[in-house]
Amino acid sequence: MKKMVQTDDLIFEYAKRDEEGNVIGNYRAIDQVNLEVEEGQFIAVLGHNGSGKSTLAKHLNAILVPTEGTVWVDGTNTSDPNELWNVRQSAGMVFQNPDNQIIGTVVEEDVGFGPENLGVPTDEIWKRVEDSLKAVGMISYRHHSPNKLSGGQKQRVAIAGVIAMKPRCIVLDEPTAMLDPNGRKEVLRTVEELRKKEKVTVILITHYMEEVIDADKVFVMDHGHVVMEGTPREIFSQVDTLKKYRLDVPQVTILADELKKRGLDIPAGILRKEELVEAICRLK
Ligand SMILES: Nc1ncnc2c1ncn2[C@@H]1O[C@H](COP(=O)(O)OP(=O)(O)OP(=O)(O)O)[C@@H](O)[C@H]1O
Repeated sequence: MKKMVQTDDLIFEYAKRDEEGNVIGNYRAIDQVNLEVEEGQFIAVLGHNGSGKSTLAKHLNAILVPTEGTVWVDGTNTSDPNELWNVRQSAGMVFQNPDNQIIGTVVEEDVGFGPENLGVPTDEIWKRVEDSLKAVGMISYRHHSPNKLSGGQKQRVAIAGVIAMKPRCIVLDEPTAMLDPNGRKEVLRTVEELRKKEKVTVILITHYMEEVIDADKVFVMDHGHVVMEGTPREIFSQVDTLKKYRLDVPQVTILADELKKRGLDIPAGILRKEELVEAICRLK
């Protein structure tokens, strides 16, 4: 299968500054990270605050370029300044705060900005706006002002704006962090639909473990390193390690783990409460 994203021994250092702004050294936020993401995969990057997730995300559409190592997006080296446009078109970014991403005063106008900047012909822009708003379930709000939308709805409009540019890959950097539980569900459902219908590669950066259950593969970061890598079930079965990396392990996974430690025949890496109920009902 084709590689959509690859990082080879990626290192990134921020300049450390004193109070007057003088550079007094470097801070290594990403240390030797190797990732491989295949076309069409849903990849999740989990990590506690400050573990380096956003710094990594910013490398995927060349907002940052490596201090050392290489990042490839759809076969293009992101450090090549001549390829900036191609990299940004291949990997669309959705950020934490929808208010910083929406610039239009009407929903459909906002979604059209991206393709317009890409020089897409007008008829095609309108088609893309319509298709993208349908894909995120916001078509009935096309003439609304974004100001009046809920956080989850705004974030779906921001996602529509990214899809309208037809990226090969979407990187979502904590897209639910500022949303209430309903907004979080809306956005996650939207991401899931996109993955199924639009067949776009999805990289979801989050610190909520519940959000990674459906991923094909999960990377856990800590202090700039990838410290765990595997399927959600492989990751969720290592409860003590997850706690060590200060992740909030879902209650159902902790409960299943405690029961297993007490000697009950419960499988490792329980992801959902239905699975735990099934496992308990099967006990003799
Ligand atoms: N512009 C910057 N200058 C200097 N240090 C920075 C800068 N941005 C981030 N850092 C530091 O780099 C480290 C990684 O930050 P990053 O934002 O990538 O982590 P994160 O896992 O995304 O955290 P969060 O969940 O809080 O967004 C942190 O220690 C942070 O303080």
